[in-house]
Amino acid sequence: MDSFIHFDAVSKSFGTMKVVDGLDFHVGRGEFVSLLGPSGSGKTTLLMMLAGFETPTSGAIHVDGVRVERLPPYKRNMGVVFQSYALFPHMTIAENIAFPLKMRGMGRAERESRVTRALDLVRLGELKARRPAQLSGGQQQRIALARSLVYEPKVVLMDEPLSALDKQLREHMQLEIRELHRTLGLTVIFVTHDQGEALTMSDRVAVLNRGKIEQLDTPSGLYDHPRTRFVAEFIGETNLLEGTLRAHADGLAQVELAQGRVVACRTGAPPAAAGERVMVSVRPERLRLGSDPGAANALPVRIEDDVYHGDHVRLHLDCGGQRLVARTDRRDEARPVGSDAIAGFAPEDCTLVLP
Ligand SMILES: Nc1ncnc2c1ncn2[C@@H]1O[C@H](COP(=O)(O)OP(=O)(O)OP(=O)(O)O)[C@@H](O)[C@H]1O
Repeated sequence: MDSFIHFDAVSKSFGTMKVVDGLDFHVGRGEFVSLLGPSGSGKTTLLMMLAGFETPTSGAIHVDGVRVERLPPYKRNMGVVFQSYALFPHMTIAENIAFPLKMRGMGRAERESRVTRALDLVRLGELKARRPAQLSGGQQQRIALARSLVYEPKVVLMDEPLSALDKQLREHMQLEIRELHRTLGLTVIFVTHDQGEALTMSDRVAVLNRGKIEQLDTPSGLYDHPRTRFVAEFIGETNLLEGTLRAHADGLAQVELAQGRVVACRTGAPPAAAGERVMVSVRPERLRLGSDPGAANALPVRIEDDVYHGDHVRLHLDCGGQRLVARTDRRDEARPVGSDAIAGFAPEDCTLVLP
C-alpha cells in the first residue's frame, strides 16, 4: 500500500483536554477507511483536522506527499459531506452544486458541464431546477454528495452522512457510495458510529477510543483477531475468559483460567508475557456445545436460557458463575434449559487480548 494520507504523531487538545492523542497511521490511495468509535472518541475532530477546519496541536498530516495541516480547507481539494446536508435553501439544486466552483472563479460553461456530470453520478439530473425543500432527505443527501464530488476531489470526507436517513434508504445509499468509490477511484474517510455500516462498506476500519486508534484493520481482521479488549467488545459480541498466560510455544498459548482449567489458543506473538493476565475472547458462534469433558478447551456449563431468533438460537450459559453466550444453529441438538453441557472451542477460534 502506498501512503496517500499520513497522520504523523497528531494530537489535538481543547484547553487541557486531549481529544486526539498521538495518531500515527497511513491510508492508501483509493482506500475506503471508516472511523468507528463511541461518542466523544475523537472521530469528527480527526476528520476536521484532515479537512482543515481544525489545526492539530502537534504533529504533521501529509496528503499525497504534501504537508497540509496548516493549509486552509479550500487549498486541500477535498470533498466534504456532513450529516446535515447544509444546502442553501434559496438556491436551486444546480446552483447549490455550482457554488463551490463559482467561488473558485470557474467559467460558466465548465461549471455547467461539471454540475451535469455530478448530478448524473447520483442520478438526480432531472431535479436540478428544484430547491432543497422540494426534495426528500435521501435526495438532499445525494445532492450534498454530488456537491462534494463536483470539483473532482481525490479525497472525500464523510461525517455520518447517512445517519438521518431511514434504514432502507441508508442501505441503498451505502451501496451507491461504495459504487462511486469504486468507479471514481476515490479515497474515502467515513465517520460512523454504526459498526454494521463500517464493516460492510470499508476496506479498513479504524476503531477509536479516547482519542487513540485501538486497531486499524480489515473488517474480518477486527472481528476475527481483535487486539484489545475494547475492540473485542465493541465489534460484534464476545465471551471473555480471564486467566493467566502460562506458556507460548509453536504458535500455541496456554492460558490458565480463573477456575484452574487450562485452555489453548492459537496465536502469533501473545500480547503479554508468561505470568501476566490476559483474556481469551471467543465469539458466540465459535462456542460449541457437546458432552465430552475430555475435549480440548472444554468448559462445564449449565444452560440458563435459550432465545429463539429465527435463523439461530442464543443460549445463555453459566460457567462457574460467569455468564457466557453461545449462538447455535436451529438444527443443532436441542439443549433443555437447566441441563448441563460442555462448551468448547478450537484453539484457532479464540484470540488473546489484554484485560
Ligand atoms: N471545539 C471544541 N471545543 C472543546 N471541546 C471540543 C470541541 N470539539 C470537540 N470537543 C470535544 O472533543 C471530544 C471529541 O469530540 P469529537 O466530536 O471528535 O468526537 P466524536 O467521536 O466525533 O463523537 P460523536 O460520535 O458524538 O460525534 C469530545 O469530548 C468533545 O466534547
